[in-house]
Amino acid sequence: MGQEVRYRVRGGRPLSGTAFIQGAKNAVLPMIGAALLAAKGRTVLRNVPVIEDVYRALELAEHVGAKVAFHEAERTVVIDASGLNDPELAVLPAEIAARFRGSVLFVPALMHRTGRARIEGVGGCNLGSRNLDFHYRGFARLGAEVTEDPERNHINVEASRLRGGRLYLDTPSHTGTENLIMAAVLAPGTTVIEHAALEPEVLDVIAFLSAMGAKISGGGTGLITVEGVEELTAVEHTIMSDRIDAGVFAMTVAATGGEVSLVGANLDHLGVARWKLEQMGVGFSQEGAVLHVQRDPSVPLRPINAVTSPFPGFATDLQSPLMALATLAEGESYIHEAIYDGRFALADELNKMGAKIEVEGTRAIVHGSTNLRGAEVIAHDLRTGAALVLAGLVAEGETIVAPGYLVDRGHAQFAQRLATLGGDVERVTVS
Ligand SMILES: CC(=O)N[C@H]1[C@@H](OP(=O)(O)OP(=O)(O)OC[C@H]2O[C@@H](n3ccc(=O)[nH]c3=O)[C@H](O)[C@@H]2O)O[C@H](CO)[C@@H](O)[C@@H]1O
Ligand SMILES: C=C(OP(=O)(O)O)C(=O)O
Repeated sequence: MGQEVRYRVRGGRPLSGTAFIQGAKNAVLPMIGAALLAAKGRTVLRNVPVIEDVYRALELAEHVGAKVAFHEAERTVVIDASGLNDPELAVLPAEIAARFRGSVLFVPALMHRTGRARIEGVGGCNLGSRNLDFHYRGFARLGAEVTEDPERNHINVEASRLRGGRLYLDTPSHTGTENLIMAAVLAPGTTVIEHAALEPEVLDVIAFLSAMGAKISGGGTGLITVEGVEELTAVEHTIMSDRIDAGVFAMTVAATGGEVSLVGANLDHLGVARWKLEQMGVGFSQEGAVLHVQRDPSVPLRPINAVTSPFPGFATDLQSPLMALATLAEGESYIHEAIYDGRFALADELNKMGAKIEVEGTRAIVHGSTNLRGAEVIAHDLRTGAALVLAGLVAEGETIVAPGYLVDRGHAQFAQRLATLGGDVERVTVS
């Protein structure tokens, strides 16, 4: 039997001090995919989070023919994609690709560099239905031939002649927008993408591609225009900070009470989450690159209503920690998960800890406040895992959260950073 990572948490200590917010998972993954578009030179990515999804993305980059080096201490990745030109290697194998969502972001580089791609699996958090039809339909509108091999459950993409086209997204898909931009940057002619995503990570990816020589306008407006160029150059880029990591830390301080400085966090990137936390009783102040978060533990948290929606709406990735926090608020909180149809697996786990959460479809009512008690709970996905660690930090007794791999997919040195703030959290490996 293999080894399993678990988080062991004991509650009761307020948090204080300084924590560093990592580089953004959802920006670095598309950038690793985008780095493969450069046929010459070495791309240097800085402020790279040391998370499992990055390891998987780098394994995938090597698998398709790039040379990569991850200098973890420097949080720097160097990618040389000059050797990526063998169509036989243009395969996203299930054993790597099915372990994270960002694998789909490799398809544009494979199309441009080798003329084809075979997708044997795409993973990511299990949150209900997560389609990729906008990606595949968009590639097809740009001239690719996309076929399904239902027997093997593979998607084959042949793309010898991509060209600009007019595209529309039914909902402003985050990776969908990034993927269609990456498919368009080297396609001759003009591509227009309507109803594009506005997330800060999408804008960081556009900044990175623009530095590489891409011609992209309209980022952040919902209507993006791309003029295809002939080649892109390898450049150096510093990844923006991770707003979800910052939100999880802010909510954890809100839960335990205390005062914490989050280095690198940007209040503007929290969107509506900032206003919701303020309504609950959390104080924020931004001082340059440092975000101060404080909550007076002697004042009860107020309940909250939240509906998830694309940026600048309440981020779905912060919905789980918000649910955990709402169990501590005095009164009834209402949460509507409007992005995913299966993102409430956390409710049962919190109920094991003494919470009172009722779920009906994509709506949940959290009855607070409850005194949480430690339990063995399941991290069904990345943010469920982080939310259960948050709950464990206020619960009486010991909480064990597993599998820890899912937390490690997206939060770097999570236990160490919380421990630095005074939290009693350990990451343990058991066989
Ligand atoms: C690696 C990465 O960046 N992951 C983030 C990205 O995921 P991801 O990019 O996969 O999420 P999307 O924005 O695409 O998904 C939003 C919704 O649109 C639907 N949809 C999407 C694409 C498609 O082709 N067809 C379709 O129907 C999905 O099923 C989902 O219900 O944005 C999500 C929403 O902010 C976040 O939770 C994820 O952390
Ligand atoms: C849903 C998430 O990630 P992914 O899209 O990578 O599964 C997340 O980051 O919470």
